[in-house]
Amino acid sequence: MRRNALHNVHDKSDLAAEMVAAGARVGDFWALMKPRVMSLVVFSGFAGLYVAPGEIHPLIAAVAVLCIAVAAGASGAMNMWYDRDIDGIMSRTCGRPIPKGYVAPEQALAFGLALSAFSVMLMGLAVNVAAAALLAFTIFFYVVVYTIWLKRRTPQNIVIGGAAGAFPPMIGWAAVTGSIDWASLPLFALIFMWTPPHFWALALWRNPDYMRAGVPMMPVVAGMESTKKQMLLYTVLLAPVALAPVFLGVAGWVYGATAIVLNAGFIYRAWRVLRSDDLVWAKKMFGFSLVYLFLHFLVLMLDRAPGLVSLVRGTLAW
Ligand code: HEM
Ligand SMILES: CC(C)=CCC/C(C)=C/CC/C(C)=C/COP(=O)(O)OP(=O)(O)O
Repeated sequence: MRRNALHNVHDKSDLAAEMVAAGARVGDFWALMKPRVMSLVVFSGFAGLYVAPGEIHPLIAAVAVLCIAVAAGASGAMNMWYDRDIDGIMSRTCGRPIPKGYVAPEQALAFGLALSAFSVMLMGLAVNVAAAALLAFTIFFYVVVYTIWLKRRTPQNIVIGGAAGAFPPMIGWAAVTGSIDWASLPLFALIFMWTPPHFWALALWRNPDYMRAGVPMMPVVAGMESTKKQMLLYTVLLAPVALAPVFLGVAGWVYGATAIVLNAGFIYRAWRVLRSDDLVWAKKMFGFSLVYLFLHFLVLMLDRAPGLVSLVRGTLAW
């Protein structure tokens, strides 16, 4: 469709055709960066930065967040480079730029490597070495450990690989403190425990895709019933993890009350997923997982006005 449009324009004006082509290419490279996933990754990274103790100039904070965004996009592009064969088989992913032939695999790889180098170097030079090191490790974990090593080998792929998605709040935190702090572990743990129910909810209704592509996701290997039970288990275990920031003094009662409501909602949906054969509950669970994580980090920040005070103090001290 898009290529036809392009062709028509080409007949009328070469310049217009080139502009459309350039726009299409920017759009293709943007799609390689998995922008919607990136938005929540960046938000969680910003939350880590916001609640961390200490001061950071808003400009440096913005650079740190930009680096997290670019690195997340870069690793998404490299994930799509490596997975181009299975992406072409699955209905959810066959419209991506590489299987469609809009971007050559080696272009996607070069794009991912270049953006990775850029984001890590900028983080190291403008923010600090600890944040840069953790950023580099996160890219490595997503691309090499999850995508290349685990994804096609074990149904525990996302349980272990989920660590990659859990690092961004620690990176944001490190951007402020200059060190990789134990105090930021509760934020890591929240995403780490959230990932299995988040992903398996999607995998339940996308099971035919994963079967066709031969990817050993949990529903493919262990079956729907076992996956649903494991989702409920992770969701129940997630609740105390989500409340840990309150007990550790990182968050206050507003966060605590919100976490109780959100976790009750998440457990309720996991229960409905288990008790129903209708995959609509898995879809609801997946949608709720996104709201769940977004609201946890949003309320964590709202509950921590001192973070705002630090930002202002940082500005004045600059
Ligand atoms: C290894 C861990 C993870 C796996 C395997 C995973 C898997 C997935 C998959 C397969 C999708 C569907 C994407 C699509 O259709 O394009 C998805 C969607 C999504 N994921 Fe995850 N995810 C993981 C971690 C995360 C993390 C850490 C975040 C953010 C903090 C996140 C945020 C999102 C968002 C926002 C969407 C919705 C995207 C859309 O609307 O298309 N995911 N996830
Ligand atoms: C800062 C930084 C580097 C952050 C990285 C964050 C991160 C690891 C997010 C995980 C995102 C994700 C969609 C994983 C699924 O890959 P998949 O291959 O299973 O999904 P797909 O089939 O949609 O490609």
